[in-house]
Amino acid sequence: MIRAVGISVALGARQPLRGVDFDAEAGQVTGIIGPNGSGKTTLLRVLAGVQPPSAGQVFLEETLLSTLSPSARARRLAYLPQNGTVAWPLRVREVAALGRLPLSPAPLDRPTAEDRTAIARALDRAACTSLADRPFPDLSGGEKARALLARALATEAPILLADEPVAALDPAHQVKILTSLRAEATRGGCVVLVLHDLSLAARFCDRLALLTDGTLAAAGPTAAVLTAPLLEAAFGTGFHRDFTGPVPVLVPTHALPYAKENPDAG
Ligand SMILES: Nc1ncnc2c1ncn2[C@@H]1O[C@H](COP(=O)(O)OP(=O)(O)OP(=O)(O)O)[C@@H](O)[C@H]1O
Repeated sequence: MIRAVGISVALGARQPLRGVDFDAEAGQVTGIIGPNGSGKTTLLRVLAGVQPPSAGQVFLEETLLSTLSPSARARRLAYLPQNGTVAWPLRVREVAALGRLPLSPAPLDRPTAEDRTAIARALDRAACTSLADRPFPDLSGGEKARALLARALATEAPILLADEPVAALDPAHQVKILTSLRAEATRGGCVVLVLHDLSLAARFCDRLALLTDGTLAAAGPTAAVLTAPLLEAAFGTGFHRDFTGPVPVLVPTHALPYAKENPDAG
């Protein structure tokens, strides 16, 4: 549904992505994982059309993303950036309503019946219904993250690109929100998530792309990417890996001697 071919990005003297291919299908949750600075956010920004690549192309089905107008693009994909914010002192329900702007002329002042339904549904799916009348600036970090997810979900775009959507959430809300995003995929959505928590990636993603140093180290079904050799090489740490219990467990154990930026290692 969304496909990127040969993506490179140059930012000043740095090249955060070099020749990366990526694709994600409808009906699946696709995770992007990798160490800090490996290019995950940059790739998501390219997929969202907010970071032009210096080489390569992004396609939505057969349409070149760069040929779509911003509003056409916004109807096709919703993008939830990392550390997003809202400039005005809106209530959470109004923040969610902003997600309707690509589809509706005045979703805050004159919401249509369709807007109301989509906003209520998005608030529920982002676990925000009880926050709906709270002013956004008053919320905690995790509550703000959920409100911004509600805004993205309210678009009801077929593709959702979310950068670390659960990083600020408590464990119960992490599971709740990722279950909700899985349900988006089950309903036919194409969900792409940047995740740091590999246990959650193992549990909720169908496929993964593993980035290291701006290149694609591996891509494929989740279990095929979360192997000890690939993870050790990418992250420079050992992992305790148990996929036999009720939920997969994948936690770092100890930095490996050859790990970069590990001055204490032999
Ligand atoms: N505007 C910029 N100018 C120069 N370098 C940049 C810019 N934005 C990002 N970079 C660099 O590009 C590289 C990739 O950054 P990116 O944010 O994509 O990494 P990431 O994998 O999402 O990292 P993290 O896990 O820390 O969020 C980093 O080395 C970063 O310093």
